[in-house]
Amino acid sequence: MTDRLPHEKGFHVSWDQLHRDARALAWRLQDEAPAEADWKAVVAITRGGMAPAMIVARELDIRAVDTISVKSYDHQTQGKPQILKSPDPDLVGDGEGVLIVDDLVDTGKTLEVVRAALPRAHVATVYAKPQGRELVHTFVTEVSQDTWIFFPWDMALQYVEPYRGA
Ligand SMILES: O=P(O)(O)OC[C@H]1O[C@H](OP(=O)(O)OP(=O)(O)O)[C@H](O)[C@@H]1O
Ligand SMILES: Nc1nc2[nH]cnc2c(=O)[nH]1
Ligand SMILES: [Mg+2]
Repeated sequence: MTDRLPHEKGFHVSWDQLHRDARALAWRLQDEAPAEADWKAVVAITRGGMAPAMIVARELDIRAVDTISVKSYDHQTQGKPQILKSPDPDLVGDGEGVLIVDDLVDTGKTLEVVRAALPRAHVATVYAKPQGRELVHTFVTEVSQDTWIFFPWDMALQYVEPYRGA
């Protein structure tokens, strides 16, 4: 099953903005670390969670970083989420003390699958849309449901015509 989603607005994120927002996420997470210990590992939801997870892991000095690969979109068309690769079970267990990081939550379908696999993990995203917000423990910026977020790894600088064209 696939849906064509209506996205009226675009929210364009530069590398600089992503870096600032992922750092802000790390600082927020610092106050939410497990009481008895620091986070034991970060699990990035690939691919979009990898850059934010690296920045968070660096800020919080977490050296154990693994990935869970979930594919649910082909450009802006959503399909059924599938786990293509799981993290090391010896490292992550049931998710206790583990920090899951993704770039954003939209419908929440990706996080439903990930949370079912690691039910005790803490889930953090940089951006959140209202439909999936309840599946995230910590996020930085909320954007409206009809907004498509464009990340720097999907964009390139390109020429634009002057306002007063020839
Ligand atoms: O809340 P949802 O509606 O499930 O959408 C959110 C997910 O969609 C995007 O990943 P995508 O499946 O496009 O793969 P990618 O990270 O490899 O780009 C994004 O990085 C999130 O992981
Ligand atoms: N890049 C990007 N991927 C998504 N996957 C689900 N929603 C979004 C979005 O707004 N932007
Ligand atoms: Mg993703």
